[in-house]
Amino acid sequence: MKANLVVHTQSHDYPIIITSQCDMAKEIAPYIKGKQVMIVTNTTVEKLYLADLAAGLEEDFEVMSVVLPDGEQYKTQQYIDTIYDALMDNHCSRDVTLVALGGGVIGDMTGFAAASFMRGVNFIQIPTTLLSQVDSSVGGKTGINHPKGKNMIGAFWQPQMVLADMHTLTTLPQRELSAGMAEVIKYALIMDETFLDWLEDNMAALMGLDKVALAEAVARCCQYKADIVAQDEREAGKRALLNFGHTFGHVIETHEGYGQWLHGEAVAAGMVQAAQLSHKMGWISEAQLQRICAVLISAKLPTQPPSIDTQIALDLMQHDKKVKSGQVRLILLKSVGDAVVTADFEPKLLEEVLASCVPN
Ligand SMILES: NC(=O)c1ccc[n+]([C@@H]2O[C@H](COP(=O)([O-])OP(=O)(O)OC[C@H]3O[C@@H](n4cnc5c(N)ncnc54)[C@H](O)[C@@H]3O)[C@@H](O)[C@H]2O)c1
Ligand SMILES: O=C(O)C(=O)C[C@@H](O)[C@H](O)[C@H](O)COP(=O)(O)O
Ligand SMILES: [Zn+2]
Repeated sequence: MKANLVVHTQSHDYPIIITSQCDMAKEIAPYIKGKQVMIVTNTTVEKLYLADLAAGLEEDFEVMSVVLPDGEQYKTQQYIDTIYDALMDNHCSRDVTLVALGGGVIGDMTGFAAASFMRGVNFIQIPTTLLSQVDSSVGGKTGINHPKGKNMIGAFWQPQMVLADMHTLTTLPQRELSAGMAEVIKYALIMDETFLDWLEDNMAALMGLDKVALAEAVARCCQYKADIVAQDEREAGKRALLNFGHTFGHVIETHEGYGQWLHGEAVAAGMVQAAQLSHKMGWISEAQLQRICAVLISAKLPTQPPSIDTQIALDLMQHDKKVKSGQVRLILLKSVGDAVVTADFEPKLLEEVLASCVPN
């Protein structure tokens, strides 16, 4: 099985190759322009996939690697500097290609290093988690966290190609698979109720790592994202829909300490909070709210945020990148599959949602 999609952007178009199992080096080699390749990975993924990839590229390229510590807490400027140091120490020039081998943390950091080193060099995404295959490797959002806010420093910088190999998901811990499923469910909730029907029917196969079902889910999600990115690469409008659940979710990640709640877990609980507010506004029904919780539970995801003081949550929300003229803008659901970006909600209703979480 091999599927190709294309992402159309202002800078260039690029393919997403989805395979059930492949020789990674062979797939990415045609997209490497110069002779130098710097693979960026972490201590976990290094042990699983680095040696084969590097060996496969060595005949044709000068291959170097930099291995970062594993975790969201290392998505910081300090470790971007580690990537710059490796590039400088190895005398990399402007035609170096960076290869992100790992999940969304490695993808976001490698992309940001590529966007900024020598004012911009090529990079390739090899996402190895479900979350990174369905979301973070596509669309060119790159960056790092600030102690007071998620992904606060970064750049839009598109990869030359994305290679999603379903085989890499066979080594993924179940908690990480679930975290990725949160972003999968997100697409259904914002874009397509029939995809939610499909997910409900196929959740057991997906959670059981059925490669055919996973490839279908990855392809559908990448197509939804590619369509949005082609229309609105820099989030001037419609792209903000992809942030459904994230204003709430980023509050959880920042407040609890990066890495305590996985991004997907925080987004899951955040999507329930956004759905609760949508329900309070008279949009989605109680039955739809329950359906959303049920599909998240079937993917072993949390539906309750941790206990956070309402004022602290509101203050953290002010750092959200969608805030305009001091007004928080949220993605809410008119119904399942129909999302809107709005600042037009009663502040009291938002406070009720934030205050209603059950303490741990
Ligand atoms: N740029 C975007 O558009 C975008 C979209 C969504 C999320 N993100 C970002 O992505 C990050 C989350 O990504 P993630 O969920 O992939 O987390 P992650 O990168 O931390 O990876 C999750 C864990 O799985 C391990 N791992 C990776 N591949 C593996 C494999 N094949 N087998 C076994 N273990 C493996 C990693 O070492 C890590 O411990 C967050 O920082 C989030 O902000 C960015
Ligand atoms: O690609 C996008 O656009 C998204 O919003 C995808 C999100 O899943 C992702 O977590 C993104 O990094 C959040 O963006 P941010 O701009 O709120 O940091
Ligand atoms: Zn996300």
